[in-house]
Amino acid sequence: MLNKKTMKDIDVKGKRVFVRVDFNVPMEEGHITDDTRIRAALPTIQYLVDAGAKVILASHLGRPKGEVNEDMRLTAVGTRLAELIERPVTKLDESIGETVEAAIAEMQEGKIVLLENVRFHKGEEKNDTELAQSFAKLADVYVNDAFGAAHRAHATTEGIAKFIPAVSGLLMQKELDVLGKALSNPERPFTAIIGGAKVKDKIGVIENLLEKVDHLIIGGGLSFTFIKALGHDIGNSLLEEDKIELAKSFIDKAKEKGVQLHMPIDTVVANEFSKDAATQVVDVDAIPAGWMGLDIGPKTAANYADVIAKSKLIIWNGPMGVFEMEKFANGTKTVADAMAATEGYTVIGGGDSAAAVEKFEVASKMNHISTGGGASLELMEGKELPGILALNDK
Ligand SMILES: Nc1ncnc2c1ncn2[C@@H]1O[C@H](COP(=O)(O)OP(=O)(O)O)[C@@H](O)[C@H]1O
Ligand SMILES: O=C(OP(=O)(O)O)[C@H](O)COP(=O)(O)O
Repeated sequence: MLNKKTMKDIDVKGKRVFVRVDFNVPMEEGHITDDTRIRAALPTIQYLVDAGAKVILASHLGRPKGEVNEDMRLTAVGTRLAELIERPVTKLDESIGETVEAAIAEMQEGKIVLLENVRFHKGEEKNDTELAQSFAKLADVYVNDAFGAAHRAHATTEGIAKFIPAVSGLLMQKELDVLGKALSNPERPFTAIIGGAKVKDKIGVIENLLEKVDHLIIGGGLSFTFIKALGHDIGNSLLEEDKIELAKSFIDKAKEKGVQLHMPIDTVVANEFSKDAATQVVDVDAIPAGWMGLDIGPKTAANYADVIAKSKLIIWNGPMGVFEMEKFANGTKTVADAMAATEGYTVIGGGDSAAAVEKFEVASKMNHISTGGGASLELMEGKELPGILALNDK
Protein backbone atom coordinates (compact mmCIF):
# COMPACT_ATOMS: atom_id res chain seq x y z
CA MET A 1 0.00 0.00 0.00
CA LEU A 2 0.95 3.64 0.25
CA ASN A 3 4.00 4.70 2.13
CA LYS A 4 2.05 5.43 5.29
CA LYS A 5 2.73 4.24 8.81
CA THR A 6 0.51 1.50 10.12
CA MET A 7 -0.51 0.53 13.62
CA LYS A 8 2.22 -2.10 13.62
CA ASP A 9 4.97 0.50 13.13
CA ILE A 10 4.34 2.08 16.52
CA ASP A 11 4.26 1.08 20.17
CA VAL A 12 0.76 1.25 21.58
CA LYS A 13 1.18 -0.38 25.00
CA GLY A 14 -0.41 1.75 27.70
CA LYS A 15 -1.23 4.44 25.13
CA ARG A 16 -4.63 6.04 24.64
CA VAL A 17 -5.43 5.18 21.03
CA PHE A 18 -8.20 7.07 19.22
CA VAL A 19 -9.48 4.67 16.57
CA ARG A 20 -11.75 6.08 13.88
CA VAL A 21 -13.90 3.20 12.67
CA ASP A 22 -16.79 3.15 10.22
CA PHE A 23 -19.68 1.74 12.26
CA ASN A 24 -22.20 3.36 9.91
CA VAL A 25 -24.33 0.22 9.75
CA PRO A 26 -27.83 -0.09 8.32
CA MET A 27 -30.48 0.08 11.07
CA GLU A 28 -34.19 -0.59 11.16
CA GLU A 29 -36.21 0.47 14.20
CA GLY A 30 -33.15 0.53 16.43
CA HIS A 31 -31.84 -2.84 15.26
CA ILE A 32 -28.71 -3.44 13.22
CA THR A 33 -29.67 -5.21 10.01
CA ASP A 34 -26.10 -5.89 8.82
CA ASP A 35 -23.06 -5.88 11.11
CA THR A 36 -20.41 -6.43 8.40
CA ARG A 37 -18.69 -3.15 9.18
CA ILE A 38 -18.42 -3.95 12.89
CA ARG A 39 -16.98 -7.39 12.14
CA ALA A 40 -14.52 -5.86 9.70
CA ALA A 41 -13.04 -3.65 12.43
CA LEU A 42 -12.53 -6.50 14.90
CA PRO A 43 -8.94 -7.43 13.91
CA THR A 44 -7.74 -3.87 14.60
CA ILE A 45 -9.58 -3.64 17.91
CA GLN A 46 -8.42 -7.09 19.01
CA TYR A 47 -4.82 -6.26 18.08
CA LEU A 48 -4.90 -3.09 20.16
CA VAL A 49 -6.54 -4.84 23.11
CA ASP A 50 -3.92 -7.60 23.01
CA ALA A 51 -1.14 -5.02 22.75
CA GLY A 52 -2.34 -3.33 25.95
CA ALA A 53 -3.66 -0.12 24.41
CA LYS A 54 -6.56 1.91 25.81
CA VAL A 55 -8.93 1.72 22.87
CA ILE A 56 -11.14 4.75 22.21
CA LEU A 57 -13.49 4.08 19.31
CA ALA A 58 -15.16 6.84 17.30
CA SER A 59 -17.61 6.62 14.41
CA HIS A 60 -20.44 8.38 12.64
CA LEU A 61 -23.84 6.80 12.04
CA GLY A 62 -26.10 8.19 9.32
CA ARG A 63 -26.30 11.87 8.52
CA PRO A 64 -27.63 13.68 11.64
CA LYS A 65 -26.51 17.06 10.27
CA GLY A 66 -24.68 18.29 13.35
CA GLU A 67 -27.50 17.67 15.81
CA VAL A 68 -28.26 15.04 18.39
CA ASN A 69 -30.63 12.53 16.83
CA GLU A 70 -31.94 9.85 19.18
CA ASP A 71 -32.30 7.37 16.29
CA MET A 72 -28.65 7.73 15.38
CA ARG A 73 -27.00 6.97 18.69
CA LEU A 74 -24.31 4.29 18.71
CA THR A 75 -25.80 2.41 21.67
CA ALA A 76 -26.94 -0.64 19.69
CA VAL A 77 -23.58 -0.69 17.92
CA GLY A 78 -21.77 -0.79 21.28
CA THR A 79 -23.90 -3.71 22.42
CA ARG A 80 -23.23 -5.64 19.21
CA LEU A 81 -19.51 -4.90 19.37
CA ALA A 82 -19.33 -6.22 22.94
CA GLU A 83 -21.00 -9.46 21.81
CA LEU A 84 -18.69 -9.88 18.84
CA ILE A 85 -15.45 -9.09 20.65
CA GLU A 86 -16.58 -10.89 23.82
CA ARG A 87 -15.45 -8.05 26.08
CA PRO A 88 -17.16 -5.18 27.81
CA VAL A 89 -17.50 -1.99 25.77
CA THR A 90 -18.16 1.24 27.65
CA LYS A 91 -20.51 3.28 25.45
CA LEU A 92 -20.50 7.01 26.27
CA ASP A 93 -23.29 9.45 25.40
CA GLU A 94 -20.91 12.16 24.23
CA SER A 95 -17.81 12.22 22.06
CA ILE A 96 -15.93 15.14 23.64
CA GLY A 97 -15.93 17.05 26.91
CA GLU A 98 -15.48 16.46 30.61
CA THR A 99 -17.43 13.21 31.02
CA VAL A 100 -15.54 11.69 28.12
CA GLU A 101 -12.19 12.87 29.51
CA ALA A 102 -13.06 11.48 32.94
CA ALA A 103 -14.05 8.10 31.52
CA ILE A 104 -10.84 7.88 29.52
CA ALA A 105 -8.72 8.88 32.53
CA GLU A 106 -10.08 5.82 34.32
CA MET A 107 -9.35 3.35 31.53
CA GLN A 108 -7.02 0.45 32.10
CA GLU A 109 -4.88 -1.19 29.46
CA GLY A 110 -6.88 -3.36 27.05
CA LYS A 111 -10.18 -1.62 27.80
CA ILE A 112 -12.58 -0.36 25.15
CA VAL A 113 -14.61 2.85 25.14
CA LEU A 114 -17.04 3.77 22.34
CA LEU A 115 -17.77 7.47 21.90
CA GLU A 116 -21.15 8.80 20.75
CA ASN A 117 -21.85 9.54 17.06
CA VAL A 118 -19.26 12.17 16.13
CA ARG A 119 -21.63 13.77 13.60
CA PHE A 120 -23.77 15.10 16.46
CA HIS A 121 -21.25 17.97 16.36
CA LYS A 122 -21.52 20.41 13.47
CA GLY A 123 -17.74 20.75 13.32
CA GLU A 124 -17.23 17.10 12.39
CA GLU A 125 -18.23 17.36 8.74
CA LYS A 126 -16.82 20.88 8.51
CA ASN A 127 -13.47 19.54 9.64
CA ASP A 128 -13.42 22.23 12.32
CA THR A 129 -9.96 22.67 13.81
CA GLU A 130 -11.15 23.27 17.34
CA LEU A 131 -13.25 20.11 17.31
CA ALA A 132 -10.36 18.13 15.83
CA GLN A 133 -8.19 19.37 18.70
CA SER A 134 -10.82 18.32 21.24
CA PHE A 135 -10.69 14.80 19.82
CA ALA A 136 -6.88 14.82 19.64
CA LYS A 137 -6.72 15.83 23.31
CA LEU A 138 -8.39 12.54 24.25
CA ALA A 139 -5.54 10.37 22.98
CA ASP A 140 -1.81 9.83 22.41
CA VAL A 141 -2.14 8.20 19.01
CA TYR A 142 -4.66 8.22 16.14
CA VAL A 143 -5.50 5.13 14.11
CA ASN A 144 -7.70 5.48 11.04
CA ASP A 145 -9.46 2.22 10.26
CA ALA A 146 -12.55 3.80 8.71
CA PHE A 147 -11.96 2.94 5.08
CA GLY A 148 -15.66 3.58 4.35
CA ALA A 149 -15.23 7.23 5.39
CA ALA A 150 -11.69 7.76 4.07
CA HIS A 151 -13.01 9.91 1.21
CA ARG A 152 -14.35 12.42 3.76
CA ALA A 153 -12.12 15.19 5.11
CA HIS A 154 -13.82 15.45 8.49
CA ALA A 155 -12.52 16.23 12.00
CA THR A 156 -12.21 12.55 12.99
CA THR A 157 -11.05 11.30 9.58
CA GLU A 158 -8.58 14.04 8.64
CA GLY A 159 -8.32 17.02 11.00
CA ILE A 160 -7.26 15.07 14.08
CA ALA A 161 -4.23 13.64 12.24
CA LYS A 162 -2.58 17.06 12.33
CA PHE A 163 -2.30 16.99 16.12
CA ILE A 164 -1.19 13.51 17.22
CA PRO A 165 0.79 10.71 15.54
CA ALA A 166 -1.49 9.21 12.89
CA VAL A 167 -1.34 5.71 11.39
CA SER A 168 -3.60 3.33 9.48
CA GLY A 169 -5.45 0.35 10.92
CA LEU A 170 -5.57 -3.24 9.64
CA LEU A 171 -8.85 -2.94 7.75
CA MET A 172 -7.69 0.24 6.03
CA GLN A 173 -4.51 -1.54 4.93
CA LYS A 174 -6.33 -4.61 3.67
CA GLU A 175 -8.79 -2.57 1.62
CA LEU A 176 -6.02 -0.52 0.03
CA ASP A 177 -3.99 -3.63 -0.75
CA VAL A 178 -6.80 -5.55 -2.44
CA LEU A 179 -8.37 -2.64 -4.31
CA GLY A 180 -4.98 -1.25 -5.27
CA LYS A 181 -3.96 -4.55 -6.84
CA ALA A 182 -7.21 -4.93 -8.78
CA LEU A 183 -7.15 -1.37 -10.10
CA SER A 184 -3.51 -0.74 -10.87
CA ASN A 185 -3.61 -2.82 -14.03
CA PRO A 186 -7.22 -3.95 -14.44
CA GLU A 187 -8.04 -7.07 -16.36
CA ARG A 188 -10.35 -6.34 -19.27
CA PRO A 189 -13.17 -6.15 -20.04
CA PHE A 190 -13.43 -4.00 -16.91
CA THR A 191 -17.02 -3.28 -15.87
CA ALA A 192 -18.37 -0.90 -13.26
CA ILE A 193 -21.94 -1.16 -12.02
CA ILE A 194 -23.32 1.96 -10.38
CA GLY A 195 -26.68 2.09 -8.64
CA GLY A 196 -28.23 3.17 -5.38
CA ALA A 197 -29.78 6.40 -4.23
CA LYS A 198 -26.91 8.80 -3.48
CA VAL A 199 -27.28 10.47 -6.87
CA LYS A 200 -25.34 13.60 -5.95
CA ASP A 201 -22.36 11.62 -4.65
CA LYS A 202 -22.19 9.16 -7.48
CA ILE A 203 -23.03 11.07 -10.62
CA GLY A 204 -19.69 12.88 -10.60
CA VAL A 205 -17.87 9.61 -10.20
CA ILE A 206 -19.28 8.41 -13.50
CA GLU A 207 -17.33 11.00 -15.45
CA ASN A 208 -14.02 9.68 -14.15
CA LEU A 209 -15.06 6.08 -14.56
CA LEU A 210 -15.62 6.71 -18.24
CA GLU A 211 -11.84 7.13 -18.49
CA LYS A 212 -11.16 3.71 -16.95
CA VAL A 213 -13.79 1.13 -17.79
CA ASP A 214 -14.94 -0.78 -20.85
CA HIS A 215 -18.54 -1.15 -19.69
CA LEU A 216 -20.52 1.09 -17.38
CA ILE A 217 -23.82 -0.24 -16.07
CA ILE A 218 -26.29 2.21 -14.55
CA GLY A 219 -29.17 1.14 -12.29
CA GLY A 220 -31.05 2.10 -9.15
CA GLY A 221 -32.39 5.53 -8.29
CA LEU A 222 -29.48 7.08 -10.14
CA SER A 223 -30.63 5.80 -13.51
CA PHE A 224 -33.73 7.98 -13.69
CA THR A 225 -31.70 11.14 -14.12
CA PHE A 226 -30.21 9.44 -17.19
CA ILE A 227 -33.58 8.26 -18.45
CA LYS A 228 -34.83 11.82 -18.09
CA ALA A 229 -31.72 13.02 -19.95
CA LEU A 230 -32.76 10.76 -22.85
CA GLY A 231 -35.98 12.77 -22.99
CA HIS A 232 -38.38 10.34 -21.30
CA ASP A 233 -40.92 11.13 -18.59
CA ILE A 234 -40.01 9.45 -15.32
CA GLY A 235 -43.15 10.12 -13.27
CA ASN A 236 -42.34 10.35 -9.57
CA SER A 237 -39.02 8.48 -9.80
CA LEU A 238 -35.94 9.79 -8.03
CA LEU A 239 -34.52 12.75 -9.96
CA GLU A 240 -31.63 15.14 -9.52
CA GLU A 241 -32.96 17.95 -11.68
CA ASP A 242 -29.72 19.93 -11.87
CA LYS A 243 -27.74 16.89 -13.02
CA ILE A 244 -29.74 16.18 -16.18
CA GLU A 245 -27.35 18.14 -18.40
CA LEU A 246 -24.41 16.36 -16.81
CA ALA A 247 -26.03 13.00 -17.49
CA LYS A 248 -26.47 14.03 -21.14
CA SER A 249 -22.81 14.93 -21.40
CA PHE A 250 -21.87 11.51 -19.98
CA ILE A 251 -23.90 9.76 -22.64
CA ASP A 252 -21.92 11.70 -25.27
CA LYS A 253 -18.60 11.15 -23.54
CA ALA A 254 -19.18 7.39 -23.36
CA LYS A 255 -19.63 7.35 -27.15
CA GLU A 256 -16.46 9.37 -27.66
CA LYS A 257 -14.41 7.14 -25.40
CA GLY A 258 -15.79 3.91 -26.82
CA VAL A 259 -17.21 2.93 -23.41
CA GLN A 260 -20.35 0.83 -23.59
CA LEU A 261 -22.88 2.58 -21.40
CA HIS A 262 -25.71 0.28 -20.34
CA MET A 263 -28.89 1.93 -19.12
CA PRO A 264 -32.25 0.43 -18.16
CA ILE A 265 -34.62 -0.34 -21.02
CA ASP A 266 -37.46 -1.42 -18.74
CA THR A 267 -38.38 -0.75 -15.12
CA VAL A 268 -40.68 -1.93 -12.34
CA VAL A 269 -42.88 1.01 -11.42
CA ALA A 270 -45.00 1.41 -8.29
CA ASN A 271 -47.90 3.70 -7.44
CA GLU A 272 -46.31 4.51 -4.07
CA PHE A 273 -43.06 3.95 -2.15
CA SER A 274 -44.29 0.95 -0.19
CA LYS A 275 -43.82 -2.79 0.03
CA ASP A 276 -47.53 -3.19 -0.67
CA ALA A 277 -47.63 -0.86 -3.67
CA ALA A 278 -49.31 -1.79 -6.93
CA THR A 279 -46.63 -2.51 -9.54
CA GLN A 280 -46.20 -2.96 -13.29
CA VAL A 281 -43.28 -3.51 -15.64
CA VAL A 282 -42.97 -0.86 -18.36
CA ASP A 283 -40.38 0.23 -20.90
CA VAL A 284 -38.48 3.32 -19.80
CA ASP A 285 -40.21 5.43 -22.47
CA ALA A 286 -43.62 4.52 -21.04
CA ILE A 287 -43.45 5.35 -17.33
CA PRO A 288 -46.98 6.47 -16.39
CA ALA A 289 -47.45 9.86 -14.71
CA GLY A 290 -47.68 9.54 -10.91
CA TRP A 291 -45.77 6.23 -10.79
CA MET A 292 -42.16 5.73 -9.70
CA GLY A 293 -39.47 3.35 -10.91
CA LEU A 294 -38.19 1.26 -8.00
CA ASP A 295 -36.31 -1.53 -9.81
CA ILE A 296 -34.80 -2.35 -13.19
CA GLY A 297 -37.05 -4.52 -15.33
CA PRO A 298 -36.41 -8.14 -16.37
CA LYS A 299 -35.07 -7.31 -19.85
CA THR A 300 -32.58 -4.87 -18.35
CA ALA A 301 -31.54 -7.34 -15.66
CA ALA A 302 -30.88 -10.04 -18.27
CA ASN A 303 -28.73 -7.62 -20.32
CA TYR A 304 -26.71 -6.67 -17.25
CA ALA A 305 -26.18 -10.33 -16.35
CA ASP A 306 -24.75 -10.94 -19.85
CA VAL A 307 -22.26 -8.10 -19.53
CA ILE A 308 -21.18 -9.35 -16.09
CA ALA A 309 -20.69 -12.89 -17.44
CA LYS A 310 -18.21 -11.73 -20.08
CA SER A 311 -16.22 -9.29 -17.90
CA LYS A 312 -12.86 -10.03 -16.26
CA LEU A 313 -13.09 -7.41 -13.50
CA ILE A 314 -16.41 -6.16 -12.14
CA ILE A 315 -16.88 -3.55 -9.45
CA TRP A 316 -20.39 -3.11 -8.12
CA ASN A 317 -21.56 -0.11 -6.11
CA GLY A 318 -25.19 0.44 -5.22
CA PRO A 319 -28.28 -1.75 -5.61
CA MET A 320 -30.37 -1.83 -8.80
CA GLY A 321 -33.60 -1.13 -6.97
CA VAL A 322 -35.24 -0.91 -3.57
CA PHE A 323 -34.07 -4.46 -2.82
CA GLU A 324 -35.18 -4.20 0.82
CA MET A 325 -38.76 -4.66 -0.48
CA GLU A 326 -39.50 -7.96 -2.16
CA LYS A 327 -41.39 -6.49 -5.09
CA PHE A 328 -38.34 -4.44 -6.08
CA ALA A 329 -35.57 -6.94 -5.28
CA ASN A 330 -35.38 -8.89 -8.56
CA GLY A 331 -32.99 -6.62 -10.43
CA THR A 332 -30.49 -6.56 -7.57
CA LYS A 333 -30.84 -10.32 -7.10
CA THR A 334 -30.22 -11.02 -10.79
CA VAL A 335 -27.08 -8.88 -10.71
CA ALA A 336 -25.92 -10.52 -7.45
CA ASP A 337 -26.40 -14.00 -8.95
CA ALA A 338 -24.55 -13.00 -12.12
CA MET A 339 -21.68 -11.67 -9.97
CA ALA A 340 -21.60 -14.98 -8.10
CA ALA A 341 -21.49 -16.98 -11.34
CA THR A 342 -18.98 -14.98 -13.40
CA GLU A 343 -15.39 -16.07 -13.75
CA GLY A 344 -14.24 -12.46 -13.53
CA TYR A 345 -12.79 -10.92 -10.35
CA THR A 346 -15.68 -9.43 -8.37
CA VAL A 347 -15.50 -6.52 -5.98
CA ILE A 348 -18.48 -5.26 -3.99
CA GLY A 349 -18.28 -1.68 -2.78
CA GLY A 350 -20.66 -0.12 -0.33
CA GLY A 351 -22.84 -0.81 2.63
CA ASP A 352 -26.04 -1.52 0.72
CA SER A 353 -24.47 -3.59 -2.04
CA ALA A 354 -22.70 -5.64 0.62
CA ALA A 355 -26.00 -6.03 2.47
CA ALA A 356 -27.63 -7.16 -0.78
CA VAL A 357 -25.12 -9.95 -1.48
CA GLU A 358 -25.55 -11.09 2.14
CA LYS A 359 -29.32 -11.08 1.74
CA PHE A 360 -29.17 -13.10 -1.47
CA GLU A 361 -26.64 -15.48 0.14
CA VAL A 362 -23.89 -15.04 -2.41
CA ALA A 363 -21.41 -13.10 -0.25
CA SER A 364 -19.00 -16.04 -0.05
CA LYS A 365 -18.83 -16.16 -3.86
CA MET A 366 -17.44 -12.64 -4.19
CA ASN A 367 -13.69 -12.04 -4.42
CA HIS A 368 -13.70 -8.94 -2.23
CA ILE A 369 -16.44 -7.18 -0.30
CA SER A 370 -15.27 -3.70 0.50
CA THR A 371 -16.60 -1.84 3.52
CA GLY A 372 -16.55 1.39 1.53
CA GLY A 373 -18.93 2.41 -1.22
CA GLY A 374 -18.04 6.01 -1.96
CA ALA A 375 -14.48 5.42 -0.79
CA SER A 376 -13.88 2.47 -3.14
CA LEU A 377 -15.43 4.45 -5.98
CA GLU A 378 -13.12 7.39 -5.42
CA LEU A 379 -10.16 5.07 -5.21
CA MET A 380 -11.29 3.55 -8.48
CA GLU A 381 -11.42 6.98 -10.04
CA GLY A 382 -7.77 7.44 -9.13
CA LYS A 383 -8.46 10.04 -6.45
CA GLU A 384 -6.35 10.35 -3.33
CA LEU A 385 -8.42 9.90 -0.19
CA PRO A 386 -8.02 12.64 2.45
CA GLY A 387 -8.26 10.17 5.34
CA ILE A 388 -5.21 8.36 4.00
CA LEU A 389 -3.23 11.38 2.87
CA ALA A 390 -3.42 12.80 6.40
CA LEU A 391 -1.58 9.84 7.94
CA ASN A 392 2.13 9.96 8.82
CA ASP A 393 4.61 8.85 6.17
CA LYS A 394 6.84 5.86 6.85
N1 LIG B 1 -35.08 3.32 -7.97
C1 LIG B 1 -34.84 3.64 -6.69
N2 LIG B 1 -35.56 4.62 -6.09
C2 LIG B 1 -35.30 4.93 -4.81
N3 LIG B 1 -34.36 4.35 -4.04
C3 LIG B 1 -33.63 3.38 -4.60
C4 LIG B 1 -33.83 2.98 -5.95
N4 LIG B 1 -32.94 2.01 -6.21
C5 LIG B 1 -32.23 1.79 -5.10
N5 LIG B 1 -32.64 2.60 -4.10
C6 LIG B 1 -32.16 2.63 -2.71
O1 LIG B 1 -30.81 2.99 -2.69
C7 LIG B 1 -30.31 2.64 -1.42
C8 LIG B 1 -28.83 2.42 -1.50
O2 LIG B 1 -28.21 3.55 -2.05
P1 LIG B 1 -26.71 3.99 -1.73
O3 LIG B 1 -26.59 4.37 -0.30
O4 LIG B 1 -26.36 4.98 -2.78
O5 LIG B 1 -25.93 2.61 -2.00
P2 LIG B 1 -24.61 2.04 -1.32
O6 LIG B 1 -24.80 2.06 0.17
O7 LIG B 1 -24.48 0.65 -1.84
O8 LIG B 1 -23.52 2.96 -1.77
C9 LIG B 1 -31.06 1.41 -1.01
O9 LIG B 1 -31.59 1.61 0.28
C10 LIG B 1 -32.18 1.27 -2.06
O10 LIG B 1 -33.44 1.03 -1.50
O1 LIG C 1 -21.73 4.50 4.35
C1 LIG C 1 -20.80 5.18 3.93
O2 LIG C 1 -20.61 5.41 2.62
P1 LIG C 1 -21.11 4.42 1.45
O3 LIG C 1 -22.62 4.29 1.53
O4 LIG C 1 -20.66 5.14 0.20
O5 LIG C 1 -20.38 3.11 1.66
C2 LIG C 1 -19.75 5.76 4.82
O6 LIG C 1 -19.99 5.43 6.18
C3 LIG C 1 -19.70 7.27 4.63
O7 LIG C 1 -20.94 7.84 4.96
P2 LIG C 1 -21.38 9.24 4.30
O8 LIG C 1 -21.61 8.96 2.82
O9 LIG C 1 -22.62 9.67 5.04
O10 LIG C 1 -20.22 10.19 4.51
